[in-house]
Amino acid sequence: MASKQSFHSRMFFLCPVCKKAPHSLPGHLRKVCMRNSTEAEIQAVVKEAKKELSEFCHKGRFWEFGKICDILDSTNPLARMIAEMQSKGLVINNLPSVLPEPARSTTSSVPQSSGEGAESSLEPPNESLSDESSGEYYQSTGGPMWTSSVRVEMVKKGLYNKHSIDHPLLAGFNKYLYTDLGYKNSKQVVETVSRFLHYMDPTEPNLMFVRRVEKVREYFNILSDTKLSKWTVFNYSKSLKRFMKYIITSTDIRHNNPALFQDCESFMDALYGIQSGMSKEVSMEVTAKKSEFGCGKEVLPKDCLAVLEAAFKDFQAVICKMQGPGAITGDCLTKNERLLVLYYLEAVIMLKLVQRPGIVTHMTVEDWEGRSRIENGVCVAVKEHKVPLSHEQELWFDLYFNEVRPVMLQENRTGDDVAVDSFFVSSSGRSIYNPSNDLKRLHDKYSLPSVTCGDAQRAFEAAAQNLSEVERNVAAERNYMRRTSSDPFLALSVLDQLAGKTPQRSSRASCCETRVDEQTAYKTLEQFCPVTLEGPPPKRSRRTELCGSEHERHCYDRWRSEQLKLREQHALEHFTGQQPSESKISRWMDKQGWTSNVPQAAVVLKQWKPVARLDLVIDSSFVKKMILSQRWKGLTVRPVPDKGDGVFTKRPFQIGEVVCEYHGELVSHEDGMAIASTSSIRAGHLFFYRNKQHEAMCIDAHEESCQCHPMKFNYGRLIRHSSKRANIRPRLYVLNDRDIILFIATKDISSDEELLYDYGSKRRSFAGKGLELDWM
Ligand SMILES: C[S@@+](CC[C@H](N)C(=O)[O-])C[C@H]1O[C@@H](n2cnc3c(N)ncnc32)[C@H](O)[C@@H]1O
Repeated sequence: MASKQSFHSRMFFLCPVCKKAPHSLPGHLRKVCMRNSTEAEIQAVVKEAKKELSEFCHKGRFWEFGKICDILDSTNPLARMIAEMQSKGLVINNLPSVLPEPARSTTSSVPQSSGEGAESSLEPPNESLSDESSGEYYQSTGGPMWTSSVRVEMVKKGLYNKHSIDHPLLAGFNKYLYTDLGYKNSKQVVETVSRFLHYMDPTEPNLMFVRRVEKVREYFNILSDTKLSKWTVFNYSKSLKRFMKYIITSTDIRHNNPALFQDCESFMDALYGIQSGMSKEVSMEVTAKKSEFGCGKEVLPKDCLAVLEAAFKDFQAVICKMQGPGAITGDCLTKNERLLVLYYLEAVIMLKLVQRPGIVTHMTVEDWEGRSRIENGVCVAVKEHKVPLSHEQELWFDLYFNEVRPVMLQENRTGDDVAVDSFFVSSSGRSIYNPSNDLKRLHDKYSLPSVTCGDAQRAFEAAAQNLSEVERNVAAERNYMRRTSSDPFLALSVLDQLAGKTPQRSSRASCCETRVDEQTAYKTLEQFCPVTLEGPPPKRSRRTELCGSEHERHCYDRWRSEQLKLREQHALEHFTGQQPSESKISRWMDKQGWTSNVPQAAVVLKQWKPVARLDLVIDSSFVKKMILSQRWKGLTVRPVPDKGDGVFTKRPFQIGEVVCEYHGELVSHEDGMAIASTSSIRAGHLFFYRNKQHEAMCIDAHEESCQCHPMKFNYGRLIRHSSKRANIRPRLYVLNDRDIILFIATKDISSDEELLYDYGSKRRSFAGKGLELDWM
């Protein structure tokens, strides 16, 4: 009987590693799932499991009816339901590694969008893949390998949890990937981002991480230390980059929150820095893997161009047919001739210009028509990437566009997924999902060993090792980092050189060095010597080596100014919630141990803003300190004629700033009512509210000063009511399991203004129902 009772009263925490609920989690972890771990690591996991169970008990049993309907209406309800249940903390046993295919809708296989804010399906439509596309945008490894040892590590390091992918931020991202960009594996990318966001803020997905670059670095450092492959970690960073692109280009953030928008843009730069740190390790790993499995072939740049050379005669013959007197139109070509033109041009992009397949899939008619004339040819801007084409190549592309493409589009007999906006169109008039397949077909046609886009990139990267660092960076920037090159032809000439087209290396090199502009020089410096909070700037010799002597000074100044910004940002992150004084900022600066490039306290103060997200207020160490010490600044008490005392400001407060706390002794609602009934004066100093568990509670501040801070003045208890002129409002937070009512400025408040808040029309928040508050 006793054991039965203890069974019922026992808390069955979930083991995050094996997903079982053992009788004793610590014992289980020690003996089974984490037997090689330290006690501290085990305790950390137990703590997390307790938190998770409490969260589950609190929220896991509630489901929105609307959400269930959305899930059931989605293209793949089973996968969506599983994802949702898992995000709520439920465990699905015997989950097959491949889910059964969803039954196809008889009405439509196209994801429906039902107006603003509607979620698109989180699953790709279950279309059978034609041989023209596999739908993969990038070379996916099929997601991280969640072996049990990797999972243990991920759990230990707090990297395992994720937010629900139905959160609007993530659902919007998924819609962007899946619907706008056509990524078939959008869900995997979204889940990766969801894990990242959870690490940055377990409470809910948000964008505050863009202001916490150091924490982001920490995340990637910790991730790199796990058993995940470098390639997987790099893919995580790519997913994050896609997420940032979505935020920057496809949300209203630019208008709704310009400051955050700017921070997002700056964050992109930091992310490039983080990625560049990884890319070397990734390519080393890939090379190592190739030789490890004995399947590696060393591909040289000339091998990449072999297929273009082999196909050139045939290709040129088709091109000739469409030109000059007696030229034929595209519809008079054979299907194979049209395909040859298409495949050849795709190969030009991927193997000659060493661009990723994404350029082929994303290049639009608008991009083509908006191409700009530059010296030696034209430049097509595909998003932020510049694709340089010689005059001859432009002619080929133009013939394809005017003669071949329209015939391809007509081949789409069903009218489904017509690729009207895409520049490259498959033979059945649809978007091209996987240009790598086309590349393979071209190689097969000419009986050549297949060279992939990745092979080409690695081949050029390996060949680039013999170039000067400046040239190498120009080529890398153009090809591996996918960033806008200031001089696309310069990059191309470096690639030509790598492919053995331009043997006079030295003259070419010096030409490169003199033509690299300031921006490129700085980006190079930043890639190799990322701006950090602590470190000194790169030494002059290193700067000269990376940026050239003419740019080293400019790059030095810019590096320092970026570091200064980073430090200012760091300081601002520290002083969230309530505005610090200049001397306080100075003192904090002194403690950082920065000997040079130290931000001025006055400049930081000028930039100070309350945190954009109110729920983060309580995370601010500064606010925590104020709550503990009750040393609220900038306030005074004065009598208001005929109304008793009121609280006035001695300095301006900004909207969103924490002003002070309604501080007192926490008592039950019943006790509060009892105190209120003893005197109306006492009733005036009680704050009734509902806690996070929806229980009615009361803060009793009828004593002038509290027991915990007998010498401190309690401003909160003296703030008067006004519904019309209220300039602050109370908000409930929880700090160390204690309810805290903070007053937050709801507008900018000038100095010498009275603080007022709305006690609440139902008077619940002030003195309970039914009390006579005739002045209200
Ligand atoms: C929190 S105290 C405010 C400080 C109060 N004036 C004092 O001197 O102690 C709340 C009490 O102040 C009075 N009070 C609050 N707001 C008021 C207002 N707008 N006009 C007049 N009296 C007000 C009511 O008596 C109420 O019970």
